[in-house]
Amino acid sequence: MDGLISVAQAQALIERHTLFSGSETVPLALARGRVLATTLRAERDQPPYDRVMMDGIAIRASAARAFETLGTQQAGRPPLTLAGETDCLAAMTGAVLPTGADTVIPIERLVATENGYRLEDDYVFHVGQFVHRRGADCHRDDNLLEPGIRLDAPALAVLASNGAAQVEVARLPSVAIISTGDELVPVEGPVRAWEIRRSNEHAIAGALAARGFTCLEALWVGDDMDATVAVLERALAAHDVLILSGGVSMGAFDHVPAALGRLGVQRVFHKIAQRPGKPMWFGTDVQGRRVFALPGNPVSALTCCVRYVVPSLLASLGLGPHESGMAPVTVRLDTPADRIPTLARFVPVRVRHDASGVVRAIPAPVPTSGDFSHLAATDGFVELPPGREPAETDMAAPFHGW
Ligand SMILES: Nc1nc2c(c(=O)[nH]1)N[C@H]1C(S)=C(S)[C@@H](COP(=O)(O)OP(=O)(O)OC[C@H]3O[C@@H](n4cnc5c(N)ncnc54)[C@H](O)[C@@H]3O)O[C@H]1N2
Ligand code: MOO
Repeated sequence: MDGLISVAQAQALIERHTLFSGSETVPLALARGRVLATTLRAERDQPPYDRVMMDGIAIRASAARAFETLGTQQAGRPPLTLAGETDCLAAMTGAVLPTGADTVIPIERLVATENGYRLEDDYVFHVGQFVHRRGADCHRDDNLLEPGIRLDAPALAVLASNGAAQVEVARLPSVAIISTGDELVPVEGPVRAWEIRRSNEHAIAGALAARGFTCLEALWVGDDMDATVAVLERALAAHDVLILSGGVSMGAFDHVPAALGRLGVQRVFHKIAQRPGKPMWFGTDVQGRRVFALPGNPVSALTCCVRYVVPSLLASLGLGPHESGMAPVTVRLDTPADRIPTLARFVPVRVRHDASGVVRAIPAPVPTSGDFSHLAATDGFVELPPGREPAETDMAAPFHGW
């Protein structure tokens, strides 16, 4: 179709203009959910010493089956020394293995004697049992975490156990979410019959916050060229990324592309062969700031945000392809869905796992891209390529969650 680029072309153009956001150092407690920007090397061998794995006694393995207890090896204490093969030390899980010991017998396989323990009659042990050897998990200076991973629970534990009190993470891009339109009024306060409450900024902020983007400022500007230029100029000075909604189609008051042009934001593309969201505009300026001007209709704005803005923001954190959730999940259609011959179609769906583990998408189309009251019952949308024939039941399609 004339002047329209495909979904894949739009994605590739955005990727080409996506820069790494840079890094910052934060305390470990603030690194949760952030993306690592450096390599973490092991501070020391893990375990750092031969470690007792069961509460019981530590012995030096021999034919002896009865032992005199010389003392107790507690966790957090330096190693005691085992004198002979008929001696033992009571040893606690997590303690260092006493010098001279090589084997641990769990307490439940022991019978107490006057001055120590004997093994249960039928108990057979293996030399070296219940000892976790120093360095069995990792060695000092091993690479444990690579840049570009999301700091989830296991990664945070690894950082902590290696003394990383301060962590170098990708800086979160600062994002302005700008609603445009005279008809828009705030959530709170009165609303007249011809007015609309601003919802796009909350939907967009929700999609971003769910992915860890929290440096967000919401702005509004009416349908006035000079005011639009002024607000966009301030937003460009303060933020890395601008997400606008509304004002990008053909209306007499759709000032956004012209205002951005005046401020030196170069258009990379305008309009994508898709529904909803066809009028989307994307541009950048010489400092590498990205401007996503999304169509105002709420379903269009949110769909474009999830399909294009979210992957670009994730990529700017340096997330690897398998870490980012950027690769969409493939699902199978549960019922047929109409397609459009010349446009890709994004169809809201609910998803469920069937008994065989296949994720099935149940189409739940909305009446128009302005009707979103029932969108909350959906989980995301599937992406159907242009086509004359309906997409049949069981057809595989990429799914993007809200
Ligand atoms: N002559 C043409 N008209 C339109 C075309 C076209 O190709 N030729 N495209 C249509 C399509 S498709 C869309 S989508 C819309 C996009 O228009 P705009 O981006 O200029 O958006 P607005 O006109 O400002 O608003 C559209 C609609 O959305 C409501 N809206 C806007 N912002 C918000 C918000 N923050 N929260 C809630 N609702 C919002 C607004 O009130 C309008 O109802 O253009 C078609 N027209
Ligand atoms: O393509 Mo517009 O984004 O449907 O209403």
